[in-house]
Amino acid sequence: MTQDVALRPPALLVEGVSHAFGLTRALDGVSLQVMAGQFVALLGINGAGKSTLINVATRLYDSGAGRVAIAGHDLRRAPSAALARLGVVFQSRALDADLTVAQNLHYHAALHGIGRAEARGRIAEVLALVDLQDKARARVATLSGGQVRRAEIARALIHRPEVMILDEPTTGLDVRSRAEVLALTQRLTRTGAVGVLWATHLLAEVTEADAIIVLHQGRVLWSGPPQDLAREGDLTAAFLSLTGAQAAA
Ligand SMILES: Nc1ncnc2c1ncn2[C@@H]1O[C@H](COP(=O)(O)OP(=O)(O)OP(=O)(O)O)[C@@H](O)[C@H]1O
Repeated sequence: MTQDVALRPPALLVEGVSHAFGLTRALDGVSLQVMAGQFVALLGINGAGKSTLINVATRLYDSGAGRVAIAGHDLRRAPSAALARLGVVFQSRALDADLTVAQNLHYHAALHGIGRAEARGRIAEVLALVDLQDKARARVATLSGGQVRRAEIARALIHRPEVMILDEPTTGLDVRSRAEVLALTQRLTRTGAVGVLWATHLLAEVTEADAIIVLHQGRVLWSGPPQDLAREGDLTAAFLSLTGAQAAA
């Protein structure tokens, strides 16, 4: 690390962001931040506003109200600089199933302007990070659901982003693959190079987070470390009492 983490701007800064679909207020003055090296869980039930927030933070939507900055670069004023430092794993699939893992990664490296020789080194690097070194030549269609997710995380890391946003990345995975994807993503933050915002409705995925942000009906209801949310030891009860909602454990 060339710069002390404490001196760096937040990897992701969201300030007063609001967004509406017609009369539906999907986000209402949402503020949060993710520092380099942090694993932050964005916890909310279906419809809480998680995907809308991610779509604003990745500039798919321009909310107009509020501000997003990535590693100090304002998303509206300097979108190229901001997006160059952001890696995203969307809910929908981002890899071509007919191509090999390496072919997919070469394609995405090229999209980021990374030359072929440099890309070869980067691909080896990111596949090692997600523990898929032996799958570089496998067609994506032949991978398990968990391996596909890991390959998508590798894709999101190819340009060495300073923040990664993952939208419910364990959807559709079995218990073991869920745990693997969660553990490897948490491991990524430990180098201090990248901060992670992990959107989920699953309480089981937030217990090891550095911070939890509870989003409900478009607002941040609570934020802090997991142990503060569940002082008495029961995270589910604490979450239900905050939101009055039904949650999956
Ligand atoms: N394209 C859209 N058009 C109209 N309303 C939308 C649209 N996208 C989201 N909404 C509404 O905005 C609110 C927030 O939805 P959003 O998808 O952001 O929540 P979420 O927390 O990501 O939920 P899920 O876990 O189901 O993905 C909901 O009331 C939803 O119905």
